[in-house]
Amino acid sequence: MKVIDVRNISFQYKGTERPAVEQIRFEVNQGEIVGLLGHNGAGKTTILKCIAGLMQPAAGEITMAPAPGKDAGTNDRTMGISDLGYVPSDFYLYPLLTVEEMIRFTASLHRLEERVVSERMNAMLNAFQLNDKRHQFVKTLSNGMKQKVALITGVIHYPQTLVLDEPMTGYDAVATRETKNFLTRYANEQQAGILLSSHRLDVVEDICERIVVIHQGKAIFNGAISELKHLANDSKTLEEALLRMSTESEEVTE
Ligand SMILES: Nc1ncnc2c1ncn2[C@@H]1O[C@H](COP(=O)(O)OP(=O)(O)OP(=O)(O)O)[C@@H](O)[C@H]1O
Repeated sequence: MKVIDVRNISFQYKGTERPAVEQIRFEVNQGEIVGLLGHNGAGKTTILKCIAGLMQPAAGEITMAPAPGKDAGTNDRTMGISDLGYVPSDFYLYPLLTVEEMIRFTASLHRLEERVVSERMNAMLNAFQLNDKRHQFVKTLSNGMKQKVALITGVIHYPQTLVLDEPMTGYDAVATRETKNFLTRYANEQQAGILLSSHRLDVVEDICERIVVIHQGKAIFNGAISELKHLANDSKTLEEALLRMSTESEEVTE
């Protein structure tokens, strides 16, 4: 089952000369982790914001999986928003709350039972080695720790659809491994669909079944990493394949 169905969306920022994204279409299925790749300014964040319902595409439609017991909705704000977990790259956490207060505050917005929140929070704080930080003010955490807390707040309601913008920037090796393990397990156990944008190609290669490559606002590839490498003259690395693919796409456009 599709949890995100993006159908030919286009979006243009006010005062700009051309659309930031044009005629984008792809889907994310249950239990699948999909990577959204592309150079700086390609249009990844714009697409993720449209999916999160923060911006309305000028054309096209996005359908999201319904929250349990609700009808499927589109991104016109009728969707079961509580079934989406969205963590932007510029996430905001309240600096003067403790880690536990911050997580409980987010959970209260989803009206989760106290017992459920405690169970999930404890499990996630353990998974991210943040247990001893739970009573610390958010403002005293390192950037990497804050990023992990932001992920926990985005997932505390166990959404079936998780959208993450650059979730592992600046992570060390341990945090990267914890997050990779967490996301893989989450997608499997909850049968959730995860869409993440990332410049961390090593991470994408490890955990994404499929990638969508955006170049200058257009989707130039949607498929398995092995297929992309093959298409890009049997490139040895994902980086090489991406560079070749975007260069070729520019040559075609010219
Ligand atoms: N608020 C805005 N107003 C005008 N143009 C914008 C705005 N936000 C983004 N853009 C433009 O839209 C295009 C796509 O930007 P977007 O942030 O979606 O790219 P991205 O792929 O997420 O890049 P990065 O990897 O650097 O985060 C860029 O040309 C950018 O300059």
